[in-house]
This record gives sequence, structure tokens and C-alpha cells, in this order.
Amino acid sequence: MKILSAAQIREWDQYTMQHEPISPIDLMERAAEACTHWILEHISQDIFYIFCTTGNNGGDGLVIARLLKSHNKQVKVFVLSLSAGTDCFNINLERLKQISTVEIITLKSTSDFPSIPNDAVIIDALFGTGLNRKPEGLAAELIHFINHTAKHVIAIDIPSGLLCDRSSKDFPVIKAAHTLSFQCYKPALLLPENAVYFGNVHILDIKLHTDFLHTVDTNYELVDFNFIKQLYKPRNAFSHKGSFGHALIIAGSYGKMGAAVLSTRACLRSGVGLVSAHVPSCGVTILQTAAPEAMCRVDRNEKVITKLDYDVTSYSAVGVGPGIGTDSATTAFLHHLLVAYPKPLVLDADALNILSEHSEWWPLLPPHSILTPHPKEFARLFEENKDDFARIETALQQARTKNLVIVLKGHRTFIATPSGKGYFNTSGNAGMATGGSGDVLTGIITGLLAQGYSSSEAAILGVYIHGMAGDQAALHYGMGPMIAGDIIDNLSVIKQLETV
Ligand SMILES: NC(=O)C1=CN([C@@H]2O[C@H](COP(=O)(O)OP(=O)(O)OC[C@H]3O[C@@H](n4cnc5c(N)ncnc54)[C@H](O)[C@@H]3O)[C@@H](O)[C@H]2O)[C@@H](O)CC1
Ligand SMILES: [K+]
Repeated sequence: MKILSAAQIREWDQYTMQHEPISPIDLMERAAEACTHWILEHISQDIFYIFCTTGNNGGDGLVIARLLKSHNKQVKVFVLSLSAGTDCFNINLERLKQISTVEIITLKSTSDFPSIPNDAVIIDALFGTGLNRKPEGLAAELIHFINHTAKHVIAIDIPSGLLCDRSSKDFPVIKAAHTLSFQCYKPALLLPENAVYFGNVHILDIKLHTDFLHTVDTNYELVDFNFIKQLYKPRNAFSHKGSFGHALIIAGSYGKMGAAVLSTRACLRSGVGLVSAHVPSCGVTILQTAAPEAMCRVDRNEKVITKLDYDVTSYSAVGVGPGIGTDSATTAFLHHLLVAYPKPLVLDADALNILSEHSEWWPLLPPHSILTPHPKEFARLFEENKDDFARIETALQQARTKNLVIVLKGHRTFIATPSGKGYFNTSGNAGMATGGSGDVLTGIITGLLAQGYSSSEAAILGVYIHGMAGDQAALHYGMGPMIAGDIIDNLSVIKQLETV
């Protein structure tokens, strides 16, 4: 699913009105009906305080007020008049006034702000995708007031104060428990810096014309189950283990053999034909016991990885980094590997830490190699960014110029590809923020790469599968108790992709 900018969303509204065709007022009615339907299904309270300004987001609020009233809810509407009002707002204000039992209060100063009952639900219809600058004056005061006094807030389309496709750092923004957003994710609803504002996001289908999506080009895409289903290649009945590649995982050091075990076991479950693990000699028994299906490349050094004394080019894919440490002998090893291996590598954890100390190595990275940094590793590798939008822009620019795939790990992991496109993952949960989860991801991505997926495909698919397995693990154990090994144990979720 493409992720659109605020301007493209406006074009989509216009396109729908022209091609369906539907009038603006009827489209607003349809959007508000979708919101009201969701509210009636999910919210048990009966009292609603609806806050509007005079744009079309406010217009949505007025329609929701009318529809909730028709379902016998208690409704009060508060209007902050910032401009003359859009046509749709004005028409809906007149329609609402016909219902004498809905109180409409104009907010002219802070003394007009109401006292909000504890059990009232606030509908935030102040600003939507039309916000183009920081809210100030009474609008800012109202946002602060709602955040301090209201308990249950539902934002319509986007929490008021959030810009759709730029950073809103330092803006006053409504803190919502739920955001009912129309038709598609807005970029702002995918970035961690805004997580405190948008709460649970629900995308409501307001039936915008799907043909429009064929005409529009976007930098960002959302990765969901349907997207992944098209990417996944089901196994052929006539295939043998050689058809699925031979992956090499280079991981572990004394005291960190768990990282090697996790990435190797995850790789084994990715569907790859064969897995070998290069580990220091102290780790052989551990690895062969914990992952007997894998073969071992035993380093002559007891505690760390030091020597590439075999033909590494025979492996279909190589993943390096989990738990290897940053010893000088391991650093020399990594340099040797970059020179010796011509195909895309998967670099994670300490491999990234070593790389961040050797910027002269960038040209050695095989084209389309996959880097999987978390935000701190990302900052060490590239630069500190002032906000999350700047960070994903940096990731896209670095992926393009360095011809790499960058997997920026987080709640909505972002995958920047060499083509300049960025993909937001939608699977996964907070329980996956646990030690070893990244090692599991490295194993999965390396296994997919070995099976012949392109680097971008392996990264997108790997991140999604990792999240799916994490979601399954959270169902069994809960987000708190789940551990990284549970993600591996739930990789059987891949079978959902195998059904036609
Ligand atoms: N027909 C349509 O175009 C539809 C629009 N819809 C709603 O319309 C919204 C967009 O409406 P609008 O474009 O009218 O804009 P908004 O209602 O989001 O914002 C109101 C107006 O406030 C002004 N403004 C922007 N930033 C401000 C600031 N910091 N302080 C004071 N004023 C500011 C702008 O002129 C803007 O038009 C969507 O988010 C959605 O809720 C939905 O009803 C679906 C259909
Ligand atoms: K809003």
C-alpha cells in the first residue's frame, strides 16, 4: 500500500469526487459515518465532547456529532472559529443547528473552555491533514487544555497539531488514545517520535477511488500481509536442499554464544537448505548442541573470530555480526571478508560497530549488502538526526548513494532500498524489544538471501516474518515474558504464506 503525502491525499479526495463521482459534502458524510460506526462499536461511554475548528476536519466533527446524537448519545460541540469556515463545515453547522438538543458552544477565550466530565469522550476534530504550521494562541491553549483535562480522546484523521508528512517536534499536539484515520496511513502515524500522540491507529475505509493509486508515485510503501503474500515464493514439490541455498552465519564470541545460536537457529527456520556457522572454538559444543542441524566452521581462536581460511564465496549468502565483539583480530577478519565476498552481505550488531569506526571501508561493501542497525547504531554509522523524518530521509539517501539496503530497526521498522524507496513494516510488537531479537532477524534475512530473494526482498520479507512470529509469540507468552527464542519457535507462521 502506498503511503501518501498530505498534498497527494488531497488529490485523492478530488479524484474520488470527480471520478466516482461524489460531492464533497457526501464524501464528508461517508467519512464521518465510518468514524461513528467505529465509535459505536468500540466505545461504551455515552457522553461526547466534540472539539472543532472551521476546516473540513471540523466538518467531520460536526457530522459525527449529528450521527452520534441520532444514536441517542449526549453530545456537546465546541467550535474554535479560526476562519470563515469551509463550505462543508458551514453546511454541516446548519444541519446540526436543526437539532435543537445539541449544544454548540463557541470558544472565544480560555474562559469558554468547559469542565470535562471524567466519563466524557473527547472527539478531536480541530485540525486534520490541512495543518500547515505550528498551532498558536487559543488553538495551542485548547490542545494543552484537552491534554491536561481529558481522559478519553479520539482523534479524527490525525491528532490535531501533527503535520502529516513533516516533523512536528515542539508543536502542541493532542494526545489521543485512538486515531481514526481515513483510508491510508499518514507518514506521521508511523514514526516513533509521534507514538505518544496517536495511540492506536485504525485505518477506516472511506472508499476513495482505488484507480488513483495507479496514477501516483510515492517514496514510501506500507508492508502488510497482502504485500508479503505477493513477495513470498512457495516451495516447489520437486526441489531439494540444494535448491534453497547454503547460508553462513558468522557470529559469537566467548560469553556471547547465545547470539550465534539465535541467529543460526532462526536461519535454519527461514526455509534455507543448509546452514553453517563460523564460531570461535569455545562455541562449537554449544552450537552443535543447540542447533544440530547446522554445520560448524571452527575458528582456531578460542574466544573470538579471527581467520577466514576457507573459500567463503561458495556460500549463497553470509550474515555477520551478532555477538562477535570488536577485538582487533575480528576487525581484521571483517576487512578480509569484505574483500573476499563479492555477493551482498548481511551486517549486524558488532559488524556495524566495527564499520562505524572505519569509514574508509564503505567502498568495500558488496553492492546491495543489507545493514540492520537500531537507531543508536544508525547514528554511529551515519549521523545524528534532528528528528525521525530526518532519520528516514538519511536512510533513503545513504541507501541510494551507497547502493545498500538499510533496515532501520524500531517499532515500525523502516527499510530503505537502493532504488530510493522506503518500506514501513506493520507486523511486530513491543515484546520484541528484547535481547537477541536482532540476532534472530539477521538469521532470517540471511536465510532468505541464500534462497535467492533479492536484497530488498529478503529485508522486507525477513522483517515482516520476524514481526509475524513475534506477534504469535506474544499471543502465547505475553509481550513482557516473551524472549527472542520464542520468535524462532513461532516461525511456523510462515505457513500462512504458503497457502494459496
Ligand atoms: N472532501 C475532503 O477533502 C475530505 C476531507 N476530510 C477531512 O478534511 C481534513 C482536511 O481539511 P482541511 O484541508 O479543511 O484542513 P483542516 O481541517 O485539517 O485544517 C483547517 C484549516 O486550518 C488552517 N490551518 C492550518 N494550520 C493552522 C494552524 N497552525 N493554526 C490555525 N489554522 C491553521 C488551514 O487553512 C486549514 O485549511 C482531513 O484531515 C479530513 O479530516 C474528510 O471529510 C474526507 C473528505
Ligand atoms: K484531528
